Amino acid sequence: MQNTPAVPNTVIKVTGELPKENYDVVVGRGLLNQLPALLGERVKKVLVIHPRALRLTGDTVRDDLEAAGFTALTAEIPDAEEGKHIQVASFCWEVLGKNDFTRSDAVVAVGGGAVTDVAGFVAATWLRGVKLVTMPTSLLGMVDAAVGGKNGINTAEGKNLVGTFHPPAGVLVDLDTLDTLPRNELISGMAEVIKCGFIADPVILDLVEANPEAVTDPRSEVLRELIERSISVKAKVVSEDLKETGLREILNYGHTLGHAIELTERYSWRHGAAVAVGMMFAAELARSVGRLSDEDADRHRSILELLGLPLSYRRDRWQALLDAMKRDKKTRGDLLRFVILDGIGRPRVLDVPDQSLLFAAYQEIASEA
Ligand SMILES: NC(=O)c1ccc[n+]([C@@H]2O[C@H](COP(=O)([O-])OP(=O)(O)OC[C@H]3O[C@@H](n4cnc5c(N)ncnc54)[C@H](O)[C@@H]3O)[C@@H](O)[C@H]2O)c1
Ligand SMILES: O=C(O)C(=O)C[C@@H](O)[C@H](O)[C@H](O)COP(=O)(O)O
Ligand SMILES: [Zn+2]
Repeated sequence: MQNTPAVPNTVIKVTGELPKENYDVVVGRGLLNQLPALLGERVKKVLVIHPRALRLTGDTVRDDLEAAGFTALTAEIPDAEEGKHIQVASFCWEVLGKNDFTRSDAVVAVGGGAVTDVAGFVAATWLRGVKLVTMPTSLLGMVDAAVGGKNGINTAEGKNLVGTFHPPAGVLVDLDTLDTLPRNELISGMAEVIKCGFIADPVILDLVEANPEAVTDPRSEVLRELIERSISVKAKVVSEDLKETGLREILNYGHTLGHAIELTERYSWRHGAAVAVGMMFAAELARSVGRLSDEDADRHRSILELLGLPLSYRRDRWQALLDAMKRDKKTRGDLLRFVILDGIGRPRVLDVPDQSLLFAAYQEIASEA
């Protein structure tokens, strides 16, 4: 019998001005054995932060690190958005403190975007910054959250209102972990993939439209290509603008309204689902100011619908959404700012001083309660 040749790993580079801003995103299968080398010889202790739902995976990572000679501990945190809380960060700081973690030790984040966000924040703030390696286990974490160094926690006033930029030393995207990811989470991750298609890589949109079934099959080659293309979009943007002084804002396509929906729904909506509605809104806004053609605006509806992502949100929640959007990080003073498209692959930021424009665009996507 012939052996099937192993598919080689793909390495996508993120670069920056400082040495610590240069790192690799490795995409492949069975990557755990790469972790010790990535941490390097100076690191003695490692805290593996993982959600409750991934206890076994967290323990495996810890055991492997122990076997490789590190002192490794786990910190199990609440699942999903509940983990992005100051009390969770505080719990992790306590574990680091009680175990005498120094500046030459490290944090490894194993989980979805919620975990990489809070663990990234912990790594950025402990002793003002220790080494971080991210090991995303959700599609959304792989294509977006684990790459780029943005981290954050939520406050009562809104999503991601506290956080820093702290690039990881490396990202290990082990595609095997997708085998256990629930389908609705895979579809949520697809919203960020689609976002990358709209803002920078139209081939992504073509691939999704041509292979609607394959994109939610964790073992498909199409999904792997979509993952690599999306990471490449993100890597290129953050390599040019780590701290979001300009270009990086395009990664926020669909997020101004999306984050407001998440807050209004008390985080019962998946991030990608909320971003999908946010992209529908951004497309209507762009259409209404004469920037986006009907064809490109309508493509938002057709492609998101193909994946079963939501396209609308409650009409009666407009005021709550507007209040939440005022706290978006792109807002300057009283001026709300939205990422819109001039065409597919041509994002720009639109200043919207006139709230009636927003209201009118919202009417196009609003549903009855
Ligand atoms: N920092 C960034 O650049 C950035 C980018 C995009 C999104 N985000 C943030 O990421 C979060 C969303 O990430 P997410 O969609 O991964 O959600 P998540 O982290 O909440 O994970 C979704 C669910 O899937 C579970 N899960 C994860 N991997 C699994 C696996 N392999 N098998 C079984 N279950 C698994 C999790 O435990 C959780 O219940 C949001 O908080 C969002 O704000 C951050
Ligand atoms: O990496 C970025 O920059 C992004 O905007 C990616 C988004 O997908 C992500 O959800 C991010 O967390 C949003 O950041 P925020 O600054 O709007 O909170
Ligand atoms: Zn996002």
